[in-house]
Amino acid sequence: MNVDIGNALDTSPGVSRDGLERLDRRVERAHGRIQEGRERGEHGFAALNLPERCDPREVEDTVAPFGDPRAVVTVGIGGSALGAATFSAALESDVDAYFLDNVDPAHARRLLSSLPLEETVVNVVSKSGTTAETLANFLVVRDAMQRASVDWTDRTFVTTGPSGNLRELAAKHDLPALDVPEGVPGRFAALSPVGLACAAIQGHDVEAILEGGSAAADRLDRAGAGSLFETPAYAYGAVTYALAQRGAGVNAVMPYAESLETFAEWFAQLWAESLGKDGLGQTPARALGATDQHSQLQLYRAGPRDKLVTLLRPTERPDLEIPETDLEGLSYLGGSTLGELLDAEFEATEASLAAAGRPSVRIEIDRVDERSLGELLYAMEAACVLHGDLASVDTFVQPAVEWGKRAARGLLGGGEFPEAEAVRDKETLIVDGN
Ligand SMILES: O=P(O)(O)OC[C@H]1O[C@](O)(CO)[C@@H](O)[C@@H]1O
Repeated sequence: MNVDIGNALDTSPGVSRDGLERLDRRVERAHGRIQEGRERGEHGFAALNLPERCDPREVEDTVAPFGDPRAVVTVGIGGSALGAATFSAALESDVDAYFLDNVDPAHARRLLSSLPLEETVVNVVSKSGTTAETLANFLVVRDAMQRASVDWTDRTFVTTGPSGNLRELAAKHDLPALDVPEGVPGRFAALSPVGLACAAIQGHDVEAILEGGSAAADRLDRAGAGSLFETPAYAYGAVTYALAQRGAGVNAVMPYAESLETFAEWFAQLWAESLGKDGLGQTPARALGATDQHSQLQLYRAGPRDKLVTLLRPTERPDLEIPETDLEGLSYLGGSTLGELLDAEFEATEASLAAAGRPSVRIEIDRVDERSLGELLYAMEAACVLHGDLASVDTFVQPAVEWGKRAARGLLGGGEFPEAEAVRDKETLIVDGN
């Protein structure tokens, strides 16, 4: 994996070479704190030790009894779904993977009525074991299995923390259970059983994913690693921070591969939930190359100067020939490939942003496979940790999400919560369309 920050220099917003040199001294100090936090296994930093801590055998052995199912449905939300969804969307498998990571009745009904429940494995994931959406969806899935006379205890396993409803359920029904590693926030847990169990059921090479993570971790352990000019993850973390300081409040993440679209969703949680604190943060926007050149690029090039664009592509990809044609004006396409066209679009978009003085950062991975994904996700996590350190925010907590949870629980009669009262008492100014 490599990161090119050249197109963030001297743009507007932008950072100068001198500015980066000065920032690099702070990166070195931050690196010291990160390595110390890793050594001590401190909360959050422990996530950067997962490639060496997570045992792929344990994950594979836990799911092996489920054999070769036709489908796996992951019931989890946020960090408990997005890592697994990223691997599933990027890698091909004969086992279909579905994600119940929302409580939309129409979607859940459609999914459950289409699933071959007797050949489906249920992967329930929740670090806290108390998340309402996940537990509600689990109860709905279990009910569907019982109605179909399918023994859900034969088809269900959980990944959760040391205590909570899910841990108790697993103990009560003797369900296979994997642990959410201690000290690892959900959004940093893709390289743990949280993200890897579904991948293992789909037959992906979990060890290769962790090897990719190790390769990126090794970059942090090398001599001189504490420099943004040496470590790709730090180049990305430092430049996104520097640009945020200079007005780039939006980071539009634009993978040039359909298989990486879900990666942009995973990144959005990582970036938003980690850095969005104390009035600070950089809003992740999900885009897709080349598709969103035809919807978003106008804004990125000519709208407010409040964005950077992160362009991501694999440098190797299976390809498809564009047939020769005598159609007027199209002959230039004939004989090329879709991949060549996509790469031309990538480079043209990057250059078009530069021509408009708009910053972009290029991230390239070798190909979309297990190892490169492991490396990419780890590097983005390390970049986020550095960005958070430079911004002096607590990267590993997300207190702002709790208000809404209490309000929802109160509205459903799950206890007395002032937040629920606030919802009931909120002011309205309804413009009635009827
Ligand atoms: O894994 P859990 O505890 O169910 O939480 C799911 C998600 O909800 C959050 O806590 C936010 O509400 C995320 O940080 C987390 O990834």
